[in-house]
Amino acid sequence: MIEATLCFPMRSRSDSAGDDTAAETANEVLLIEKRRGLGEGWYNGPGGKLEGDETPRECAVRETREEVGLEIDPADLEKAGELRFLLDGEEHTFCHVFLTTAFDGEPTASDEARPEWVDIDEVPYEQMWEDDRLWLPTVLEGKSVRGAFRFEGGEPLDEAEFVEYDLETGVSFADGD
Ligand SMILES: Nc1nc2c([nH]c(=O)n2[C@H]2C[C@H](O)[C@@H](COP(=O)(O)OP(=O)(O)OP(=O)(O)O)O2)c(=O)[nH]1
Repeated sequence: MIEATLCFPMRSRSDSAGDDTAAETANEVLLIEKRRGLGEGWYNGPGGKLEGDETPRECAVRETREEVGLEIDPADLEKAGELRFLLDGEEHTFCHVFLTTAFDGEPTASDEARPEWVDIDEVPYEQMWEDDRLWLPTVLEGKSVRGAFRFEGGEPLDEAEFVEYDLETGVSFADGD
C-alpha cells in the first residue's frame, strides 16, 4: 500500500504572504494544477508519496517545497484528514491531509505543478478527483475528516471508477503524524 500526503496552504485574501493567520479566517487555498503523474491535469494540493523513512509531516513539507517552493515548519502543519483509497477491494493508498497557514516564500511553478491561490468557495471540483468534493469542503472549513473511498476498474487509480465511500467528520488523530 502506498502512503502519501496532501498539504493545503491557506491564507486570508488580504495577506500578500504567508503568516500565522488563524485557519478559521483563511479564505484562500493554494492548489496546484498537476503537470505529471497520478492526477495529471487535475487540481489538487501539493503532496506525494512518502520516501525512505520520512514521516508524513516531513513528506508534506518536502513535497510542498519541491512542487511550489514554499517552506513550512513541520510543527505548523495541522492534521486535517486521513483518507483510504481502495482499488478493486484492495488497500491502494493511505493519504494524510494537512492544512497550514504558516509558510515562507511565494508559490512558484515547477515541472510538476502550477500553483494558484483559489477562494475556498470557488474550488474547481469539476477538475479534481471525484471524491474531493465530498471531503475537501469540510477540511477547508477547519474540520477533520476520516474517509474511505472505493474505486473499481484496475490501475491506474485516476482512471478507475469511483463507486462508494464512508466519511466521518470531527475525528481525532493519534499523536505524531
Ligand atoms: N485530492 C486527492 N488526492 C489524491 C487522491 N488519490 C490520490 O492518490 N491522491 C494523491 C495522493 C498523492 O498526494 C498524489 C499521488 O502521489 P504522487 O503525486 O507522488 O504520484 P505520482 O504518480 O505523480 O508519483 P511520482 O512519480 O511523482 O512519485 O495524489 C484523491 O482521490 N484525491
